[in-house]
Amino acid sequence: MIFCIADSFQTALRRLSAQEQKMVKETVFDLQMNPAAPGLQFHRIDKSKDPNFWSMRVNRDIRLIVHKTEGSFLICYVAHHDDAYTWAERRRIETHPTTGAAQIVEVRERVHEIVVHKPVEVEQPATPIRVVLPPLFPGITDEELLTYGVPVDWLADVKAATEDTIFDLAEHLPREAAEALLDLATGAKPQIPAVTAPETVSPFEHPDAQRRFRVMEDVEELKRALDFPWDQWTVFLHPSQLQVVEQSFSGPARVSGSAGTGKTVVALHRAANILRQHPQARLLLTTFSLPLANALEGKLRILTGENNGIVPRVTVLPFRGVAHELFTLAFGHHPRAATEDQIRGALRTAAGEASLTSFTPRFMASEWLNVVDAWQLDSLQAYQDVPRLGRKNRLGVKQRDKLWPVFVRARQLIEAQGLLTWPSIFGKVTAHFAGRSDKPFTHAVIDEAQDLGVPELRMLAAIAPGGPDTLFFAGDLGQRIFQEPFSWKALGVDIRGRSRTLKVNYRTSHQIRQAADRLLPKIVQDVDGNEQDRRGTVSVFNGPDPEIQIFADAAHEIQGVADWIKQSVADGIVPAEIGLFVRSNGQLARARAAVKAAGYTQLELSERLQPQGRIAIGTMHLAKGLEYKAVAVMACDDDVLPLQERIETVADESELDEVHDTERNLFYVACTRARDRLLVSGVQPASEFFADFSAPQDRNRG
Ligand SMILES: Nc1ncnc2c1ncn2[C@@H]1O[C@H](COP(=O)(O)OP(=O)(O)OP(=O)(O)O)[C@@H](O)[C@H]1O
Repeated sequence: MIFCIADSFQTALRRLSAQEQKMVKETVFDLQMNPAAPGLQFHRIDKSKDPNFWSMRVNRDIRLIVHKTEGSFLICYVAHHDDAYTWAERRRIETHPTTGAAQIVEVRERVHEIVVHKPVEVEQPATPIRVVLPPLFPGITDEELLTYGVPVDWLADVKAATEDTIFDLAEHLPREAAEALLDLATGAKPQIPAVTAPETVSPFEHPDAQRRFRVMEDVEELKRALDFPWDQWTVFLHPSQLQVVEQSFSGPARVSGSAGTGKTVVALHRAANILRQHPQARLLLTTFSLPLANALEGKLRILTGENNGIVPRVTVLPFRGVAHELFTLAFGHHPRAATEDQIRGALRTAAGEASLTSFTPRFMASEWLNVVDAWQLDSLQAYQDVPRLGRKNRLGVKQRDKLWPVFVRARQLIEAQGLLTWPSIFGKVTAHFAGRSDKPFTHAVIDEAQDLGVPELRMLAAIAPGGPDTLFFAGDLGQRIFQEPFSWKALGVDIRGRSRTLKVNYRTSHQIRQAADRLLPKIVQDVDGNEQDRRGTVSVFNGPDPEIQIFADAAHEIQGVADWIKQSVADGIVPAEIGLFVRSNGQLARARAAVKAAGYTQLELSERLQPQGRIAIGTMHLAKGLEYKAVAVMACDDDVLPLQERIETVADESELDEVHDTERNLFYVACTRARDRLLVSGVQPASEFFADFSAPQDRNRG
């Protein structure tokens, strides 16, 4: 007898009050212990088309809907009495005749009308004109639709679907069918999950069924599913996610995908799987910043539970935290890291001593940061030979001859103060562990991998052994905001052939994702030729179109954003679910003023803290990895985004491209933090990126 919970049950559970949830949990635990226990009261749902639906009493008002057959027991739904009955009367659980996956199917004749989502109409024409839209899928056959998992009852509706009805229709269909239709609507070819030996796979084991039914193996697993109904990602994975989680790779591997496709979720499940399968594993889970590392740690605890010996075998730290800890372990004292100001000061002094005036301080700093220090160059020859991939600017042999002594001197000045730069801290850890067979970790799982620099990647390759499944990266090339591109392969981390892309966006509505995707090229390639294709990405839910507002001046914008905050709260969004982002510290005052004008107080994000509980404000860099129900990306004026200061100081054309790319990526990161509601605003003349955001374009800048 299999005992499963359905995603529809978890979603319904979180709508109940805490007290009601508690009672539901007790009932479900009793059921799992013994579904045939005498005290449990079941009533068949007579009006349901499916004779196996039963209701079960939780208290006077709350009913659990279960689906019982000889071999299975499914907890499907929970709600107040009438709502629970209506849900069950309108559904059937069946095995799809073509795909073989178990599905919860809405009974077509009971869905009296499919409400068509209408965008807000600004102006009503005097005589309304009814535009009859053509069907979206002319010529598609029933056979093809069935291969995507469209239930037989719904074939006719799908064939009649138009651009206006498709989103609402999709909400009535099983997810695999909905995603396939949205793919088809955007011209992409739906991917059908590969099932090995389909005849031996039970309907509940089918990858498409596992996204909505999960067998609960033990009480611990059930407890976690009931304790964290908001965290459906812990229980139900998309087939493409599940595949990457379970696949064995012969070397370093990477999962990519646009923002919100569940890369972090995959990284967490993979980490948990490794720890379960290898009782001796010592795993490093690492990411860009401390708040993100803290968030990963919290999520890993939810996923694995506290008491099974897994947590002590994991180290969760930001990239620099790993280097700091391993440096201390290797050398017996803490490293002292030089600040940016100290480094710039050393470069200035060294250039002054050498009377070198032909390079701007900004150029020298960038050359130091991205080339000399990043690659830990230790000789003029190494400087002459280093690949200058990120910096397409040519720097002649003579210029390097002149610059090199300045860099050598700058390093001496830094070290004379007992300081090390971060790349040298990474470098020393790398050198210490590179040749050893005993590594501090057996496996490393790395999130936000698009922002790994040369020193970080080298260290990661040195602190875990090579071989199958030891290094796993998650990242989105379109969200690279800190590092210049470089070849991973040249550093011995070759992921070619082991790169997978996720396509289903769980975070962001169709409307916001579509607009944000227009900011980026559809296909991006890294230096080693690994491609990330954003085409064919679909979202799992619908929402209002993002708003663009351009104001005459900052005062009007502040008032406009304040009104937007008030409206969001009036619409039921709690302040803690609202985030405001600006390009840099210089515009934070505008965000603060907007929150104040709306009558709230804000919490400010920082590099060490992601406080929660009130409206959050921060720079776009700090938006990385976060999500809110409603987001305003404000103060996007023409000279702010892309940031004029950066543009003015570029050394050449290629650096200008790099600035434009990373500024665009930043805007993309900020916009994709929004789940349901997004406002982007600025003062006239507004950011040039607004044009791409609002106008559909078939652009491929790859
Ligand atoms: N299988 C799933 N079921 C339910 N929710 C999911 C699933 N996978 C991901 N999510 C949710 O989607 C959101 C985005 O997931 P996640 O943060 O892993 O995406 P990401 O690709 O790492 O995003 P980003 O690139 O913006 O950091 C989260 O709220 C996560 O809980």
